Amino acid sequence: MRGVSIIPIIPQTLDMPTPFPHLLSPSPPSAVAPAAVVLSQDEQKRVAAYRAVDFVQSGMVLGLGTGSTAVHALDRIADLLRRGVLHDIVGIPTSKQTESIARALKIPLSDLDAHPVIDLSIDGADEVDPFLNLVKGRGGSLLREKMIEGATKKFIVIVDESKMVGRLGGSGLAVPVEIVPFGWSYTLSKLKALFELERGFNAKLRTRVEEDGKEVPFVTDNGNYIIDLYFENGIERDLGMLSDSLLRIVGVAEHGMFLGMATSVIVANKDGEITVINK
Ligand SMILES: O=C[C@H](O)[C@H](O)[C@H](O)COP(=O)(O)O
Repeated sequence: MRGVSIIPIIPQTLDMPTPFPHLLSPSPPSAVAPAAVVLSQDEQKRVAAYRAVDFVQSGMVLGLGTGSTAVHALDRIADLLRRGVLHDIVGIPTSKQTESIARALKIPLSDLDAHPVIDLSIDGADEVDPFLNLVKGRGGSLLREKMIEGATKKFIVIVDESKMVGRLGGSGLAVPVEIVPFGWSYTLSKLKALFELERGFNAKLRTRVEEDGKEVPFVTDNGNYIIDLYFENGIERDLGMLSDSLLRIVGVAEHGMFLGMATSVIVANKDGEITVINK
């Protein structure tokens, strides 16, 4: 792996109150080997998130990520603020959802206009490749995330081990592209044309089903739509060139490939082991 360093951390070395104290307890003397602890996916997310919050210092401006992993970081930051371990934190939320969770947790908030330079951002990801490139936006927040995390001095990505892929798109799940609603099917046809020679490629407008059963387009916090791209074998082209081609399509607001943006990725696995991969 070029350009990244990997630091595995076993749970016993964490100098923080662990979310799973049973991982740290010395084994009682016994002839019977203790049953191995297997963390659920959500527990892995929490372990990674708590480790990332170790990097937060009082006085920092923080980019607050979106999703089921980032929410554990919000909980932890709020807890440390409540206990006075951290103070003078300003959070910049990457979505309306994160804004409302952080508000409920009493994390002081501001925005990118007031804080164009962010000390540290902590966020989850949908996929991480061996070069720390990411796919983000399956929750629909890619544009605000990319703006805020692009304005950050240090961007820590927190994931459970299921998010690690050999190449972006390799999970077979969506690589999102945010587009303006005007002429969306025209933009969809342009996106399809970009990949027309790609075997196993598909692109679809993201929809959601309303309470009355009606299917409507999914609308982002920015009032935009999302086209989800699917690659049977992952993205086999040069990612930088693909990024340029996507952004050249009029109607595309942003795509969910975060290339070269992460400074560190913290991965937790089902055994509670944490690996920190630095750029
Ligand atoms: O739009 C959503 C964001 O990019 C999330 O960071 C990403 O989808 C990962 O979410 P989760 O932690 O829920 O898997």
